[in-house]
Amino acid sequence: MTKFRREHDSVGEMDILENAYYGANAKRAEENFPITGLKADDKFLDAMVEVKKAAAFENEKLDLISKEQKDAIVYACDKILAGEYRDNFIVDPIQGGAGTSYNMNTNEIIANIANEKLGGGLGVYDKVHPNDDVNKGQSTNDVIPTSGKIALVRYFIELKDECEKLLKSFEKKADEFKDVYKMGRTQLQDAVPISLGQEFNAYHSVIKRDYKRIQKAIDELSNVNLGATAIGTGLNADRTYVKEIVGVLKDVTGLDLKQAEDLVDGTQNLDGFLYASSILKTFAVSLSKISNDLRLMSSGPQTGIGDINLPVRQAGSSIMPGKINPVIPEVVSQVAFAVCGNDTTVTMAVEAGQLELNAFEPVIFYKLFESLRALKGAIYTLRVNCIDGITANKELLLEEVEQCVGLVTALAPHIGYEKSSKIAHKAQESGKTVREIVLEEKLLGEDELDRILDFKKMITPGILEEDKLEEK
Ligand SMILES: N[C@@H](CC(=O)O)C(=O)O
Repeated sequence: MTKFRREHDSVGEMDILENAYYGANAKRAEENFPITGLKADDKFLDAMVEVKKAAAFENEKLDLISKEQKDAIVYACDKILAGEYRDNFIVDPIQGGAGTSYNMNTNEIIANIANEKLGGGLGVYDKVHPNDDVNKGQSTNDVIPTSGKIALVRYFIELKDECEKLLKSFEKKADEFKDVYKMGRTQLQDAVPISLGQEFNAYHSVIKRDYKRIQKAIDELSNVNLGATAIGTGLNADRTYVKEIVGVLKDVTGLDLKQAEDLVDGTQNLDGFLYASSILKTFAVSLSKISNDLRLMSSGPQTGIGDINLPVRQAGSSIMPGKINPVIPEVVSQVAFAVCGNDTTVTMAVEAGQLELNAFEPVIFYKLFESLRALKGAIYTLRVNCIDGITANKELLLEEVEQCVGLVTALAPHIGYEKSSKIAHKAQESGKTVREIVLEEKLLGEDELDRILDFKKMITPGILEEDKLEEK
């Protein structure tokens, strides 16, 4: 038979599972928020526990808790950080109350582990109290934003590392394809020549900017408001504690954290989260544009564009034998759509702050963690299962570019737009190449035409100008 213990909180009495390490506040929150069916993010849990550990160190240093209490709290924190007691975190990630239930749940678990360590019973809290001791000098309103930022910084660091690998892959492909000439297309119509290497180099360039922006998000999120307590005035926290706590947290987390210059601002304004979200959205959109290109360029294989081949990853169809689909770019685009949707949620939540607090941090964290996890997975699979294995249809591309009427654009500076247009029409009507028509009509000599239609020169900015200077 399931056994319960009777516990109380400021609202009344509650039955709690006899062996549970959470308490009445967490239990009430579990009942109040049956939303996602999920539990707190592990990185976020770690961060909350690290905040509690840092606070215990500082509170003991200032003689605000005893050494015995500090040791027991630190013991409890280390156990949780090592992966124990995790199933006692029972509150849904989307919750009302500005994260108070997360904070209470954490305080209760730590207090129960600490009490037990000191020879006490579960739910008694006589040796270490969840609010008086574990939460000493803190409020949900500084603990939760600080913990969210720590978790986000760690997610962003992971994303940055994965992004660096993606950059190397694009760099390699740009080099591998530097002599693969093809027609560039604008508005889905033939334009002028380019190399496939230049296209991959452009992918590298945009992702490099995203990479730099990820570092900016890390810098922004490293400003935390711990020490602010309820509204940024530091009420109920020792003055020295307020000054020193972020330094201690820095040591506990190993992260380069800074205390917000204005703790009142740091408690009510969540623009830093929106900034980080918009950086993720920008990154996601860059990735989706690249994915669109990959799907278009690999379309076919027989009746599509067919510039490149994506690696075969899985059977494409349950009904059409042999069909292969561009599943990796497809998944990356879907991640991008989800990240854009999450950014809208974050935008609305950040906008909804009122006076001294914004109560909507739980959904902000939930969405940002989801975006960060999905983006990391997306760029991993994009690199390993797609980019690294792309091959080019070099001969076909060369044939196409040689035949393409679009080459006529390179003649315009030499014979003028009008004559060039006529050549274009003739080429389209007759099926002859631009080169053939120019020679037939003796508009340019063969040597000059060779020089003008040299693909290497056509794709290198500035080279035509140098030619003109040489001519003079
Ligand atoms: N979030 C709470 C404060 C706290 O839990 O510390 C409030 O402002 O109502």
